[in-house]
Amino acid sequence: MATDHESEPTTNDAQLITTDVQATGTGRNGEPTEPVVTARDLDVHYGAEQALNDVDIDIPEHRVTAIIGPSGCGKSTFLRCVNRMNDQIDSCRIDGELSFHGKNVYDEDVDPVALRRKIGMVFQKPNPFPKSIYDNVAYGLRVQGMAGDVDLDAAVERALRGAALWDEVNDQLDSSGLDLSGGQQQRLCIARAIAPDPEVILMDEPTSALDPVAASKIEDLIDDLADEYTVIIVTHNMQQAARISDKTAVFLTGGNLVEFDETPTIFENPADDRVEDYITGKFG
Ligand SMILES: Nc1ncnc2c1ncn2[C@@H]1O[C@H](COP(=O)(O)OP(=O)(O)OP(=O)(O)O)[C@@H](O)[C@H]1O
Repeated sequence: MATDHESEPTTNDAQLITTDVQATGTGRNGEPTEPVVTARDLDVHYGAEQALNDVDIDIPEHRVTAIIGPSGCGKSTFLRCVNRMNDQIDSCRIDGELSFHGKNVYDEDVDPVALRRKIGMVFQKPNPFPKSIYDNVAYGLRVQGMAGDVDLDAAVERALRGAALWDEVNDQLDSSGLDLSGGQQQRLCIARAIAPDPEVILMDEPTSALDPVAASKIEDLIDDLADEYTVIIVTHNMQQAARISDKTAVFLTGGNLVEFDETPTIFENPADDRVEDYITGKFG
C-alpha cells in the first residue's frame, strides 16, 4: 500500500513536518526510530482543574504505546491533545508543547483538519455513521477533500482489508454500517480512520464496549497496524496493555506521567514504587 512517506508532502503536510528530531528509540526490528509525538512540559487545565501536569514523553514510530492509569488521571486528555480534539472543549487550556514530527501542533499555522488526516482516532464506543459501509470508509477521504485524487473503490477496499473486515463485508458494501455486529462496527471505524492513510492512530479504550471474542480480534488487528502506523492506545485493561503494547506510559493521579518504558519493564520491573503498587492492584 502506498504510504504518505512515499508521496510528496502537501503545503499543509509541510507545515506539520520538520526533520530536526533525533532518533531516540528502537523499533520492533531493533532499528533506531524517531519519536513521532513528543510532549514537553505539557500542562492541561479544564477551568481551574489541572488534568495533566508537566508531561514529557517521546512516542516512537511504528510501535504500539499504551497509556494506562487510574480513572481521571488524564489518559484521554493526553490522547485528545495529540490531534487537538480538546479544541472543542471551551474550558480547556494547554501550556507547554505537544509536537508531531517536531512541530508544535498548537502553533497558529497548524491546520487541525490537516493534522487529523495525519493523526486519526478511534473511540471507545463504535460510532459508525448511519450510512453504508462504503460511505463510512469513504467519509474520511471525502471530508479531507481527497476523494477526487484517489481511486475511491480501491481506497475503500484497502482500508477494509487493513481493518481485517473486507472478507466479511465485501458483498454488502451498500448495507448500513449500523447493521454490523459491535466488533465489526469497531473494525469499520478503524477502516474509516485508516482510509486517509494517517501516520498515527489514537485509540481510546477501543475494546471496552466489545465482547471478548470481538476484543481479541481488535487486539490482533492493533498488532498488525503497528507495521504501518504508530498506535497510541488508552486502556483500562492492564492485561491488554501487557499483551499488545511495545511501550507503556503510566499516568497517576494529578495528571502526572510517572513512568514510561518498554512494556515488559513496566510490568515486570518498574522503577517507581507507585507504578508497582498500581499494576499489582494495591491502588487505582
Ligand atoms: N470536558 C471536560 N471538562 C472538564 N473537566 C474534564 C473534561 N474532561 C476531563 N475532565 C477532567 O479532567 C481529568 C482527567 O480526565 P480524563 O478523562 O482525561 O481522565 P482519564 O484518565 O481518561 O479517565 P477515565 O479512565 O475515567 O476515562 C478528570 O478530573 C476529569 O474530570
